[in-house]
Amino acid sequence: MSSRTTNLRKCCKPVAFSDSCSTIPTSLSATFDIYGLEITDHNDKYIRIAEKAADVYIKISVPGRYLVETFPILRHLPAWFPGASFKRDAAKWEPDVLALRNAAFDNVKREMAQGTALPSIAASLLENALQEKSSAGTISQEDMFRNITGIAYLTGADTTFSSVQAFFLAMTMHPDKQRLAQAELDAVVGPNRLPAFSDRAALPYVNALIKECFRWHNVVPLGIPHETTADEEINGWLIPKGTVLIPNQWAMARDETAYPNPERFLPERFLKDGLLNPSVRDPQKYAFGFGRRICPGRHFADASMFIIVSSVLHAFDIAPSIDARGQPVKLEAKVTADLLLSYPEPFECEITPRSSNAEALVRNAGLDGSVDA
Ligand code: HEM
Repeated sequence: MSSRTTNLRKCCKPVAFSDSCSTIPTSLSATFDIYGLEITDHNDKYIRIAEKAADVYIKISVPGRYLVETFPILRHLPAWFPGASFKRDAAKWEPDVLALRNAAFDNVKREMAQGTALPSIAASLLENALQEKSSAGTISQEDMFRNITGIAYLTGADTTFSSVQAFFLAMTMHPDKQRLAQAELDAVVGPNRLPAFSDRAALPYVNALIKECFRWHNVVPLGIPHETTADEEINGWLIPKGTVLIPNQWAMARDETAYPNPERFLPERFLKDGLLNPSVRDPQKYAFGFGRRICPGRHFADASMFIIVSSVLHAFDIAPSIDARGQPVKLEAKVTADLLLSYPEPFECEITPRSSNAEALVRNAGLDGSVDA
């Protein structure tokens, strides 16, 4: 939900739709939204709050920024002491982080009291707690819900959005792959409804396309550094306890022995005889990190990608925009050089409903708040 989200929003030019293209992924994913926020404007107060908190996150995620990471004893220094800038920075940034944790959550509580809350994870957590009547509504439980939803919002929105951007870029560049996925969706889902999670097992090509999106565009190319807690020996090399390891996830995704022609977008590499081939290295094994700090939102991210990718392809055609000479604009797969998260560079595409029936399906989607399990 940072400024990155505006790239696609500004650049897409939906032809038959009068709405901004940003409403497409948002409305389709509304049922599993964290706060049930309907964001229509980049100046939205919740976007600004998320951007400020994301800036803090990016600043503190640079390994070695503070000496206290190497010498934890320094945490006992008073804030005014030289070398204790981590304490001064923490105090300076605390309001931004607390705003992220509290503002949207307070809004959910307010809307629940008024009976106007949209379906969301925050609302479900609160509702379930109230129904269970266990320790429902206690301060500590509510604190936990605020922490869960706040961290999910901070870590899950930009990462998932980067993958969704990569999907739109891949579809703009590879109409043939798009058509194959649409043919599969037409056969399995049919014209009278949008795809549901229960369709997933019957959609091998769509699943392969999602895996290829995760591989082709690495959201966290150098992963998150980890420190070994014991001596390790790998292929005859000793990795002593306390070594900081930087997992080169980008290289894992570009490994020619696992993925011939790694620069090409080829969902077929994950298929054999029309089914997913389990012997091909699954990008989900590295795209979400490693060990006990592996991304806890990976199943959520994968499910989000499935429902967004399948719904968008079922209802829309994605095509290059047309230049002044009436020719389709040629795109290149370029990504930003950010240290932590990588995004496709801004690009233009045109998104049009595949039919008036498809448009009606989207316009009516989820109006009753229904979710397919
Ligand atoms: C395409 C989407 C996503 C990608 C590529 C991604 C990737 C990652 C990676 C590489 C890590 C670092 C793991 C490590 O330390 O080795 C991570 C951590 C994390 N992710 Fe995700 N993530 C995504 C979506 C999400 C979502 C949707 C959520 C929450 C709903 C989430 C929550 C988290 C949290 C809380 C951490 C920190 C875990 C810890 O430090 O213990 N992520 N993610």
